[in-house]
Amino acid sequence: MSATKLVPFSKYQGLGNDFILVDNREETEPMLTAEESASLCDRRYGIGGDGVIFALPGSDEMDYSMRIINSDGSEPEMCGNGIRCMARFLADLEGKKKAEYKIHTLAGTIIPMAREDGLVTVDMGPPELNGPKVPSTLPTNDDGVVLKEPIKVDGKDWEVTCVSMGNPHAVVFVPDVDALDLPTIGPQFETHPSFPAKINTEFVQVLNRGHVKMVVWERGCGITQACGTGACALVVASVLAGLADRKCTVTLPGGDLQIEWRESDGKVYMTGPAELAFQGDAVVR
Ligand SMILES: N[C@@H](CCC[C@H](N)C(=O)O)C(=O)O
Repeated sequence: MSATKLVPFSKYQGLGNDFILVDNREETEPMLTAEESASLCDRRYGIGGDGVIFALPGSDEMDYSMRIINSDGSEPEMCGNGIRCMARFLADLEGKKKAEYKIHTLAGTIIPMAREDGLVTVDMGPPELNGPKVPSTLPTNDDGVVLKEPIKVDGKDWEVTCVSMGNPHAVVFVPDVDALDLPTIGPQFETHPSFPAKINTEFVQVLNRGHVKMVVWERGCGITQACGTGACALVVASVLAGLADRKCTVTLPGGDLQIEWRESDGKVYMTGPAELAFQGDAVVR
C-alpha cells in the first residue's frame, strides 16, 4: 500500500475562481509536488479547484511568497483572483480584518490589501506590453505592442492584443461573448504556435467605455468563472485599442471586478471579493 499524508487546507474562491490554500509558512519549498497538487484539484477524486496556492515565507522586505500550481500541474507566474484569496487567507490566519501584504511572486512584487468591507484591492504592478516579452511571436506595431494582430484559429480570422500581467494574455474583442464555442477555440488559442509559453485568452465584449464583459479560456485550467490577471490585461488592451476608459467594471461569468490602469503610476489596480468556502484535511497519496 502506498504511503498517505494528511495536509490541512482551506478552500477560497474569488468570483468562483477557486483555490486550495496551503499554509506553507514554515518551509521555503511547497509541501506538495505539482502532480499531488493537480490531483487535489480533481473535482471528482480530489477537493476540486482551479489551482493550489502555497503561502510561503517572505524574504528581504517581502512579507510572504506565493507559488501557484494550475489544475493541470503547470506553474504560472501569477494569479489575480488567487492573490486576493491568499491575502484573505493570511489575514484570517493572523486574525485580522484588514491587512496589506508585500508578496513575492514569480511575476515580481504584488501588493494586496484585504479591506474591512471584505473586498481585496491589489496593486498588480505595471503591464508588460512588449510583444516578444509577453511572449508572442506575432508582429508588433512601432511601440513593440501586438495590437489587434490578425491570427487564424479554428479556420477563422481573429485579432489579438497581447499583454502580460506577469503571465501571458491574448485579448480578443468580439461582438457577443455568449455566441462563442469556447471549448473548441480555447485550447486552440492556448497552444497556438504564436505563443511560446502558451496563453490565457480573454474574449471581450465592450458594453460601453466603462463596462466590458468577458469569458476566458485559461492556460492550464480551461474555462474558469473568472480570471483576475485576465481582467487587468483586457482593460489595458481595451485602452490601447481606444475602446474603453482606464477605470472599468469587468463582468466575468462569476461576477464583477473593478479595474483601473492608473495614469499617474502606470500600474493596474484590481478590486474584488475573496471568500473562504470550507476547510479540512486532504488525503495525499
Ligand atoms: N485565474 C488566474 C490566473 C491563473 C494562472 C493562469 N491559468 C496561467 O497559467 O497563467 C487569475 O485570476 O489571474
